[in-house]
Amino acid sequence: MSKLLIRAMVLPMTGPEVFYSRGEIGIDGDRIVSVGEEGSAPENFVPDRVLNLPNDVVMPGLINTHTHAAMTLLRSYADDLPLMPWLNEKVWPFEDKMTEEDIYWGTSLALCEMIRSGTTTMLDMYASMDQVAEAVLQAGTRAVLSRGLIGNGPNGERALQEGIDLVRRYQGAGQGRLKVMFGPHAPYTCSGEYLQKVKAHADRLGVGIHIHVAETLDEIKMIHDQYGKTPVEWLEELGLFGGHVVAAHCVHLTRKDMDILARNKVCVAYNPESNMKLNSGTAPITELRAQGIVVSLGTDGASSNNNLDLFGEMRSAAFQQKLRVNSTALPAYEVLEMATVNGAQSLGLEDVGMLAPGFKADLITVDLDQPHFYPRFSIPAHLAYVAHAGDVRMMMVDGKILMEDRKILTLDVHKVCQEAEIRAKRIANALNG
Ligand SMILES: CSC[C@H]1O[C@@H](n2cnc3c(O)ncnc32)[C@H](O)[C@@H]1O
Ligand SMILES: [Zn+2]
Repeated sequence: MSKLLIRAMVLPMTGPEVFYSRGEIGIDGDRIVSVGEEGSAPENFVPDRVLNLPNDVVMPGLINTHTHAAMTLLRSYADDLPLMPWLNEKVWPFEDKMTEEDIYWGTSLALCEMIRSGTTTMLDMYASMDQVAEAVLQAGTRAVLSRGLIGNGPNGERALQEGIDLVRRYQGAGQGRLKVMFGPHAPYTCSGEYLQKVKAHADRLGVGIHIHVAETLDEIKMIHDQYGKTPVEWLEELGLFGGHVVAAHCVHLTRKDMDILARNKVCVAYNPESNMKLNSGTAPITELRAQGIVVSLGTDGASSNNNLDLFGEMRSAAFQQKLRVNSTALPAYEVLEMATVNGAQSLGLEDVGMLAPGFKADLITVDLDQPHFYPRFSIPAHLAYVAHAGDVRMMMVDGKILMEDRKILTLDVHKVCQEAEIRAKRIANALNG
């Protein structure tokens, strides 16, 4: 096991006051052994390699808690529509033509983009999740994988069985880098009976649930017309919330819904850019946080965003809440927490999301020696409001360097881009002639 010492500015995300302007991090194998000012590593720590990056800031890798990675193949294919026509007229016909291999390459493209933009962990929901798992294992990142489940007829049963098999095959795979959850798509695509069946399997296998909730006013109306309740009330009545749940979106909530989410410790994945682009609405994030609900960040898929850059998402999240509430809402450090510490908590990952001794070495360095980072009044504000994907210089997951000097070491980026281009165009041509 190799030992590495990184000398840089350090933002460990262990508290708003903690920042080392001349800091260092000691890494032994897959774990962090020391974090502090230069010279703070234990005397008996003899590194095999020292990385001197005095103009970079080291911080925890970013955590994307709601995405559909393979949807990179639909990037800029289906724009300028609201959710339901977007899904029914464009996305689902395209996805019906995607093969397992397409999903592998679409996910690999997403992973290239994620590595370049500092995302070390994702929570994904899609089909053919074995392919997604293999792409993640190859890329070297961390992921929580959920088989997307649409609960209509035999397809729903088949998908559920795939979800069960996914747990058996991949829970803990890649030395613990992979974790599995179930992904019932939404209360409007799954019957109550089906959702209860999924929940029973999740409980039996000891895994969580990842679901879209209260995303649009159309959804609120559909669920009200069918069940006479809000989506959150309906899911609580079904018993879906009595365990580990990540609810994506939660845009349209009543006060009672927020109480239900808080009481059941449901974690909320906030997706501001997707919600803006699909004109879904603005989630009440400051109210949710005031209730003690863990709120993390997601990009959603690349078709409703149209990128997977969590730096951009932090900026949009903070600015959207400032516009909705007032300019003091969601300050820089809090939005950084949403993309790191809260992301880890929401995915049940106890030893990532911060830089501290004993934690996994999942980290990135951001190159601050660029015009847009001067003057350096506030490093947290620079990271939350200024930084973007291309500023990430280095990434490490589980102590292994996946990108160095902006070069991805685990994937052939050129090949991935070519495959994605050919496969996406094949499907679009088949649909549109
Ligand atoms: C059954 S796999 C997941 C499924 O979800 C679709 N999807 C992508 N983005 C959204 C969104 O914002 N709301 C609802 N559904 C979404 C994706 O296309 C897959 O079919
Ligand atoms: Zn989604």
